[in-house]
Amino acid sequence: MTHEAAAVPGLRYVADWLAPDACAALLSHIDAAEWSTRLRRRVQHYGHRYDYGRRSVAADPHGAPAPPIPEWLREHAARLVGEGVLDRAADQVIINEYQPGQGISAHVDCVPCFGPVVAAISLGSACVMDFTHPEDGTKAALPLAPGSLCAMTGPARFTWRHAIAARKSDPGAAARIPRGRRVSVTFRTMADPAAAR
Ligand SMILES: O=C(O)CCC(=O)C(=O)O
Ligand SMILES: [Fe+2]
Repeated sequence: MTHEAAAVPGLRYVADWLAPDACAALLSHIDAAEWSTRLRRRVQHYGHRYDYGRRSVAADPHGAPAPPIPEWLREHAARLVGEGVLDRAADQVIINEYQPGQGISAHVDCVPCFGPVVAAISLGSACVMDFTHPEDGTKAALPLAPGSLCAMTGPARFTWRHAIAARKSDPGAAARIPRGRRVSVTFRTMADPAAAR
């Protein structure tokens, strides 16, 4: 097991992508917005709603459409384009909140739904993201620091699974590192440009 992002081809990790004051500002915007409690962890969806059950971004004719991506996320989406992380402005954003003990099961982000890059900003507590190669079982653990950017492209996006274990602490260099509340902001483009607005 390695802590090198390079162990997973196509995985890019940037520590300190956001300064602490920018993290705090972003978190206060997030907490002023409405959370969905449909999943075990709280989420916010912008631009397009992702349906976890149907694994689809097709609008539910009976559900409310996702709110548009707010200005306080657009500035970060624009920066991701400026830095060449995304090739065009994200049109879908999911914000996830993890209390200690909460996680996300191993998955590849919906391939027919979303484009070639998923970019995640971490806020609040650190945690470890676990990557697994589905065929040979190779594993890589990537610690995600608050303010960091993790961009999944290529094999990291389309082949490897990523997960966050549902536990209250993570292995650290010397001792286990207790988790606090973590919030991630994940930017995606829609795979079908006609669906993007
Ligand atoms: O919390 C994260 O950093 C990742 C979330 C995630 O994998 C997802 O929303 O698809
Ligand atoms: Fe994901």
